[in-house]
Amino acid sequence: MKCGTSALFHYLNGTVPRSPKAAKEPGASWTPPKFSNDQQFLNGTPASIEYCNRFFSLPDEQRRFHPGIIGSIVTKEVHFFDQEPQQVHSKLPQYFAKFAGVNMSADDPAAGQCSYPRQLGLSSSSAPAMVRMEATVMYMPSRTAAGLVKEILPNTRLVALLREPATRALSSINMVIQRGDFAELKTLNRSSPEYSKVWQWVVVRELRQEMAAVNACLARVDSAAPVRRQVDQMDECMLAGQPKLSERVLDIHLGLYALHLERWLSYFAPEQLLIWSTKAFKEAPWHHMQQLAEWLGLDPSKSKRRGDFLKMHKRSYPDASLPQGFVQELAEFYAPHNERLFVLLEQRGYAAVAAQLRAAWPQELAATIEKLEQQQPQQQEQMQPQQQQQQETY
Ligand SMILES: Nc1ncnc2c1ncn2[C@@H]1O[C@H](COP(=O)(O)OS(=O)(=O)O)[C@@H](OP(=O)(O)O)[C@H]1O
Repeated sequence: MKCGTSALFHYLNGTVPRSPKAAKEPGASWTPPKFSNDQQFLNGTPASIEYCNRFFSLPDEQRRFHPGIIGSIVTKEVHFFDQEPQQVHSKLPQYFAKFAGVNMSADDPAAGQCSYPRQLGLSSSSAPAMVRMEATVMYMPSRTAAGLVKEILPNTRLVALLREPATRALSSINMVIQRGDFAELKTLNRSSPEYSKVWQWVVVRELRQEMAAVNACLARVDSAAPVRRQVDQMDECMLAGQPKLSERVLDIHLGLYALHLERWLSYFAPEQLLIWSTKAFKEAPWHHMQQLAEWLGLDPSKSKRRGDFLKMHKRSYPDASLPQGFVQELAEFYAPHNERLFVLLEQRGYAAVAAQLRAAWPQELAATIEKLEQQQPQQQEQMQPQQQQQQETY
């Protein structure tokens, strides 16, 4: 969720992202990529490119971080528990079939009967024999996913990677812009000054609108109600009668981590939910990966340290393009929700993570301000809310 989840998934799985289109093609299968210098997500030095080329010539089980962990063979984001909740029970066999080594005519994965350890050449006596994984970001804010996962896979293990939410929101809207969702930017050259200016207008306009929508719903939540009820009330308001949350609130809404985790923690014990700070993970990936193997009950000595943990989906931003004070405006919006998150984590046995986040997020925020905000006030470029409204028709 713009927190490095792709990098984590693909590091564990020994794969690289495929486009959703490629994944849907009949008979699609993963082929080892050949890396070159323009492979942007590798952030690549010649050494890392050479390393990747050698790494991807290894057999599959040697590429994965641990022989006991394997990802969905279709894509990292399966979207099974969030999109059509009413069909989850009837489509369960199709879901399980998205994981390597599951033979749906012989296996009953939900009941723990699986032939895949044998199929994959693993000992079925190692416990657990195989951890299957997927990383669908939208499960986190989904109204239905937590309850359905609890019902169908009660022993599941969950990992949440949390990035400073204002920085995450900017990463999210930047991705949407680069995807081509905003007509006003489509025809502009990304390196032109005009692009930076319009990028700024779009980002400020969209995120302010989203903050207003979220605030309007938060104001309707009964703060005296039990937590699960509050979360449901917030959802009802955000969904506004639609089956899915509008993409145009998600940049902001996803960063309300307390709200989302309150729901997940109302279904799952903290022992089933591992929470990491993106920054801490980035600084000590190997330590985190070993923690993950142990937490999953896997033999950590079988995990492979394979050089640097590479960033994926790193996106460019126009330099110094946000008006002064805008990142702070986002940070102020998130401040009470962050505080609610820290208290929740402290109460539910995650005090060390809460302390890590309290220390890391101001640093992440400062780095974002330094990277994205204009350092000198430029009166004519800065948008006041009134000017912004005029720009809505841009
Ligand atoms: N290892 C690691 N550590 C810290 N940060 C990382 C890491 N890998 C990726 N990134 C940054 O995360 C952003 C992409 O997140 P995701 O991969 O979760 O999202 S997505 O798959 O692109 O939707 C994207 O952020 P932005 O560049 O700010 O957009 C990546 O640069």
